[in-house]
Amino acid sequence: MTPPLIKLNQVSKKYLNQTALTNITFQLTKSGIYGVIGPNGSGKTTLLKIMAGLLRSSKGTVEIMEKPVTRLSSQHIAFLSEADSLYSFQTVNQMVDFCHNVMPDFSKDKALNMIQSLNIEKDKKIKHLSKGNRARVKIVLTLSRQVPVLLMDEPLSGLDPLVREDILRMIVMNVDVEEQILVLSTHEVSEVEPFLDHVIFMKNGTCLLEKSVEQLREEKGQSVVEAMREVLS
Ligand SMILES: Nc1ncnc2c1ncn2[C@@H]1O[C@H](COP(=O)(O)OP(=O)(O)OP(=O)(O)O)[C@@H](O)[C@H]1O
Repeated sequence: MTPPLIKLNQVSKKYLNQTALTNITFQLTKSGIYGVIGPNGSGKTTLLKIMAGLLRSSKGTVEIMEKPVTRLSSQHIAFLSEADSLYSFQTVNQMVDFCHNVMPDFSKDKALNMIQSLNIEKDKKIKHLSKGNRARVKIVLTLSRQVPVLLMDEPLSGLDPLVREDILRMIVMNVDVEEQILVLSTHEVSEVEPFLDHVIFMKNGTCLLEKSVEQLREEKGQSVVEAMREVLS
């Protein structure tokens, strides 16, 4: 049997007296693209941060590539936060150089090629880019890491629909689906559906379903949107 790339066992998380996750158990064994889908407050960000080793669970265990996740796991994991996390005073080029200098797995060539193909001006300061291009640069920097696990929290947040579709295509084209696992969270399921291989449905801090899109179609004759309506209603 293939060992799981990501394994969660009975994971719960409480922030003071607010329960964010309850007994989450699943194993992500296959590479490909996973969508963590659920309404606002269902625990998507908390789940991704725990998988990235950025937050500690209150209970349960998390393993990435058969090793317990810790802050040091960032050498196997690229995490894209929903927050605006770029240094706005730097130019795009300087930001690429910075990533190259601090992350041994960062491919400068891949980053520069993507930036060129997106027609983003490398000498512009991040703060002078459009919102869409800032989001693209953030995603380029994540996709340029040659790591087995990519985690993206709401990568399309705050962008208009045309830009969103364009960015989704760019993400999918640049993930090595044979070698990498991409887990992205969203509450806008219909636009990501065509790109997903697997879904994880979240509601009120619990995982209601973890299945491949193919299984959903074969076993229940359902699209992701139909399954989501049934499971999350
Ligand atoms: N730092 C925090 N302190 C207290 N409660 C928190 C904190 N972060 C999240 N929560 C609570 O935990 C629950 C899950 O939040 P989380 O952000 O993980 O959900 P989400 O599905 O990502 O939401 P959204 O789609 O709105 O980003 C919510 O009830 C939220 O209010």
